[in-house]
Amino acid sequence: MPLNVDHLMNYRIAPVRQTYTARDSALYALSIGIGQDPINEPALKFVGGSQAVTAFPTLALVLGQPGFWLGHPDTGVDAVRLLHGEQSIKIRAPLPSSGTVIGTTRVTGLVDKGAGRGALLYSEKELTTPEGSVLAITRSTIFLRGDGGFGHSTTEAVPPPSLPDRDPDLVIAAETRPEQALYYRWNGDHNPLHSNPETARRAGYDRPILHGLCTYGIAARVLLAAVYDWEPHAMKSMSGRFTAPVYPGDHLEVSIWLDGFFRVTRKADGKAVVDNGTFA
Ligand SMILES: CCCCCCC[C@@H](O)CC(=O)SCCNC(=O)CCNC(=O)[C@H](O)C(C)(C)COP(=O)(O)OP(=O)(O)OC[C@H]1O[C@@H](n2cnc3c(N)ncnc32)[C@H](O)[C@@H]1OP(=O)(O)O
Repeated sequence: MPLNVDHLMNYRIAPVRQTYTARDSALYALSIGIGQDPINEPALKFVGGSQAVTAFPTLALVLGQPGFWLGHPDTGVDAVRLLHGEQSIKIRAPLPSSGTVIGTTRVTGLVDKGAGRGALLYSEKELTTPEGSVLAITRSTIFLRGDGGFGHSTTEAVPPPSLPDRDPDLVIAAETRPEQALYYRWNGDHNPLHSNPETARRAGYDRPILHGLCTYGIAARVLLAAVYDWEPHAMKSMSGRFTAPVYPGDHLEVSIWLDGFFRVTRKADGKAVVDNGTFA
């Protein structure tokens, strides 16, 4: 059945009130590889290694999340074939390492790429304190591979920013671990694509693939170390497009242009897995 555009555009995603602890903050930091590099003193603050836990700046991506709501049958979406396409985050205020937040997510647009080509679903989450102060705005694009051809886009596709036409200033290696998706999912994204071999096969992969937001967090970790000397409040925004699946265990490289751009490639085949990345 073709997607029902009005139904999806008005889909009610209940606001999520979440009380989180320093343990949740440390789990997020561990799940994006803090501690994987040779023990690095300034990074230990994100896991409470020798002091109180400090929230890693992109933690806002996983707080107040509505879970895998597109997996609900009444969305009409082919949930097995959807992929995370793009992500941005704008940090408005430092996140404490524990507290209560409210995430309010809404669908902001749908783009039909045509039958057999897929569709894009844009959504936005506003993360606030219970009193209403905005902590972060996060925007996602979901690539709905199985749902093109409904014939009615509500908006135009937004082209991603171009990377500079010169060699990067830095290229930094970053590994993923074979079990990375199995613990990343405990941040709240239980999409079986990342843990269930049968779902992965039905989606077209020979084994589970890594969460896009895990690769994104790994890139954020590399940027925070290389550009911001681990200063948690220095990075204010980040965006990127997921251009190829990452398999847990893949070795990655993050190319950085110091005027605010990055790309993540897989070492084995040189393929870009996060492209058109920006940070500030
Ligand atoms: C906070 C919210 C959380 C939500 C979480 C969602 C649940 C999660 O658990 C799911 C995941 O984490 S999935 C894992 C992460 N994502 C991926 O691995 C996707 C990797 N990307 C791909 O495989 C391909 O780019 C693919 C398949 C996406 C596209 O490849 P192709 O079909 O070959 O595309 P291509 O021919 O290159 O381009 C066709 C048109 O599509 C546009 N486009 C391409 N990649 C895009 C992308 N990633 N996002 C948005 N648009 C994209 C191209 O610009 C092109 O557009 P046009 O037709 O206008 O020229």
